[in-house]
Amino acid sequence: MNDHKDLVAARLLSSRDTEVRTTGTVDLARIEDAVRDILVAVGEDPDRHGLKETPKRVAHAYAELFAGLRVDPIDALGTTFEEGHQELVMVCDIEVQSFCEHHLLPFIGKAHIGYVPGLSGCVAGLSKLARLVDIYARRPQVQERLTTQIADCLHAALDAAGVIVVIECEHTCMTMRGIRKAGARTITSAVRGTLQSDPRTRNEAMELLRRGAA
Ligand SMILES: Nc1nc2c(ncn2[C@@H]2O[C@H](COP(=O)(O)OP(=O)(O)OP(=O)(O)O)[C@@H](O)[C@H]2O)c(=O)[nH]1
Ligand SMILES: [Zn+2]
Repeated sequence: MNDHKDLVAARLLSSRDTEVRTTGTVDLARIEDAVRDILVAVGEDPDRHGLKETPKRVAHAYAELFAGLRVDPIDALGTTFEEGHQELVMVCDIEVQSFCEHHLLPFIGKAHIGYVPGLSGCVAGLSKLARLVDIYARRPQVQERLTTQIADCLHAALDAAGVIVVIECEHTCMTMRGIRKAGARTITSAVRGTLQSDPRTRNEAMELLRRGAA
């Protein structure tokens, strides 16, 4: 690990329950076996023509959908610039595609991310914010933790003065099964630093968010 990564990891570890961990490799054969078992258990014939390749396809799909478990989010924010910019930066409507860890069903929606750079004026490449969303989203998740993790990582990696993350998603475990309430949206937020403590900056962020996410 380089010095910057060490520093960010230390800041993150001291923040609330955010993990900076990359784990193992994907055992494709094991997923294939499990998918065959599920097909048998629901009353299907995994050897019929249409399903023969399905366990393999699902294994590869899961490897892709949970790829965030094997990527260190700090690496996503590797490219930063000393711009001397100390005002709010906001990126709205970043697509979110994640999986609820309770049912392994997708939840999909938008993330809106804003931050005020720290004293160094260090800003992140804009695409890196979207990469950060993807890394945390491509794990078994709950929306609250996804929101918190993005906020804490951004706060630590940029040493930002303030951070706001708002995520709005539709959970298919609530729309396709169970209570089946199509259209119900869940909105979560995580606010750190000056965006929490300074009403003026916070109001500015909320106003931009209202306009940007309209
Ligand atoms: N807070 C939160 N809850 C979630 C999220 N994703 C799914 N859930 C909820 O997790 C809960 C799991 O509840 P359980 O009672 O254990 O599971 P269940 O019997 O399948 O629940 P129902 O969905 O009500 O049928 C459900 O209420 C889901 O709506 C999330 O991101 N955040
Ligand atoms: Zn669920």
